[in-house]
Amino acid sequence: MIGRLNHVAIAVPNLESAVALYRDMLGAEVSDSQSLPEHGVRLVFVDLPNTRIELMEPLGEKSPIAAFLEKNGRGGIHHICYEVKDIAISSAELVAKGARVLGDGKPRKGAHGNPVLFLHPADFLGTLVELEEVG
Ligand SMILES: CC[C@@H](C(=O)O)C(=O)SCCNC(=O)CCNC(=O)[C@H](O)C(C)(C)COP(=O)(O)OP(=O)(O)OC[C@H]1O[C@@H](n2cnc3c(N)ncnc32)[C@H](O)[C@@H]1OP(=O)(O)O
Ligand SMILES: [Co+2]
Repeated sequence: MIGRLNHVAIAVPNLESAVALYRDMLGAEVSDSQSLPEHGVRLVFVDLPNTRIELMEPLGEKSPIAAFLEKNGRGGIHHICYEVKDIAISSAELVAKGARVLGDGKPRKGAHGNPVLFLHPADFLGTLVELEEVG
């Protein structure tokens, strides 16, 4: 079912400082920022040869990143995203095996315009897992 590691996401209190760290300190290529109010995040992607890092700052009061930062003040790894060929089939298979899909269970459009969904951290070793359909 899961394929390539699409990205590792890091929650940050301040996106500009995180960009400076990755661009100036680590010499990485960093995308322009995107604001995605429907996900409660403002983010950039750090493009690496084999995957991406998604740096996310909270956007709005209901942001899941704000809740995460309340517990983990300095930020930290927030989720990992694996690619799947067909998110509807993967979701149905996972639910049939007892995994919990977060929210209303329906895939939503992610930062790359592909359908994404999230699986409950308690079912995956304490790690928030995102699936992204990449055909
Ligand atoms: C930009 C779009 C997209 C992309 O294209 O890449 C994105 O990545 S958007 C990223 C932001 N969106 C999301 O994170 C959506 C999914 N997240 C959620 O639904 C919630 O954040 C959550 C995972 C259900 C947690 O909600 P919260 O309100 O924080 O609930 P609790 O505080 O009760 O936490 C329950 C339980 O889960 C643990 N937890 C919370 N967040 C994480 C996390 N990121 N990683 C691991 N564990 C997490 C939390 O500690 C609680 O554990 P217990 O205390 O043991 O119950
Ligand atoms: Co993500």
